[in-house]
Amino acid sequence: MINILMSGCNGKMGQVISRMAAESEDLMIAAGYDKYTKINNTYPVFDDLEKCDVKVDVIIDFSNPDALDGLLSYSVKNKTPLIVATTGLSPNQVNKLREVSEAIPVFFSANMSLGVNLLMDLVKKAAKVLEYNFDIEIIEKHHNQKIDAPSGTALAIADEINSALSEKQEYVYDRHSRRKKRSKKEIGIHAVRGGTIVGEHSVVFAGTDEIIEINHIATSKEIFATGALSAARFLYNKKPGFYNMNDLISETN
Ligand SMILES: NC(=O)C1=CN([C@@H]2O[C@H](COP(=O)(O)OP(=O)(O)OC[C@H]3O[C@@H](n4cnc5c(N)ncnc54)[C@H](OP(=O)(O)O)[C@@H]3O)[C@@H](O)[C@H]2O)C=CC1
Ligand SMILES: O=C(O)C1=N[C@H](C(=O)O)C[C@H](O)C1
Repeated sequence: MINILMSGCNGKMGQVISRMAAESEDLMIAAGYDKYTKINNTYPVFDDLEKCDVKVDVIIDFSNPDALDGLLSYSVKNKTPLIVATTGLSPNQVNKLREVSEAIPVFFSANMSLGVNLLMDLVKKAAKVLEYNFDIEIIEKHHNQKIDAPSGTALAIADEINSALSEKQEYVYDRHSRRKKRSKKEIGIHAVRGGTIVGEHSVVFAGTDEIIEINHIATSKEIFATGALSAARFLYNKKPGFYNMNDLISETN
C-alpha cells in the first residue's frame, strides 16, 4: 500500500483524488494538509506540516503556491517524494523544485491528463512545420473559481512551442493595453473564466487563408486525478530527480 499525504485535501481536486484513492487497492490517503481541518475526511488533516505525525510515502499537492515552501521543507526533512500539480508557481519556485530534486524525487506537471501531454507533442510538430508563415495564439477556458491566469497548461504549451522554434517568441497576454499590429515574434495567450468549465486549451495556427486549431477539452476532473495517482505509483521508490508526464508516459507504454 502506498500512503499519500494529500496537500489541498479540502479543495476540488483534493476531494476527487481522495474519493478515487479510496476506490483503489494499492493507494490510500493517509493524511491531509489544508488551511483548515475538516471533520468529514476519513483521514487526519493538518493545517501545519510540522504537526503531521503520520508516516507517508508520497505527497500529492493540488493547493496553492503559498503552500510550496512548507511542502519542500517537509519533503526534504522526511525524504518524501513530492508531486506538484499546483499551477501559478513563480519561476523562482520552479527553480527551487529543481534544486530540491537533487535530494528527493520531484514530479512537476501543470497538467496531469494524458490528452494534454499528447497535445503538447502535436503542437510542437505543427509549430516546427508552420514556423515562418503562421501566427500562434493559445486560448484557455476554465471555471469561475480558478485563481491563476493564464493556466499553467497554457504557459507549458507556450514553452513547448518555444522549445521547438528556431527563434524564441515573446508571450503577449491579451491585448487591451496595446495599440499596435501583432508582430511575427509573439505567442498570444488568452484566458476565459466562467461557470464550471473543467479546462479547455486551444492552440490556433493562423496563416494566410487557412487556420489549424488543435484542441483539448477536459470534461471531468477525474482525468487529472488519474494522472496524479499514476504519478504517485511512478514516483514511489524512484531515485532523486526532476520528473514529468513524459517520464511517466514512457515508463508505462
Ligand atoms: N496539474 C494539473 O493537472 C491540475 C492542476 N490544478 C491546480 O491545482 C490547484 C488546486 O486546484 P483546485 O483543487 O481546483 O483548487 P481549490 O481552491 O478547490 O483547492 C485548493 C485547496 O488548497 C487550500 N489551500 C490554499 N492555500 C493553501 C496553503 N497555503 N496551504 C495549504 N492549503 C492551501 C485551499 O483552501 P481555501 O479554499 O481555504 O483557500 C483549498 O482547500 C490549482 O493551482 C490548479 O490550477 C488543478 C487541476 C489539474
Ligand atoms: O485550475 C484548474 O482547474 C486547472 N488547472 C490546471 C492549469 O492551470 O493548467 C490544469 C487544468 O486545466 C485544470
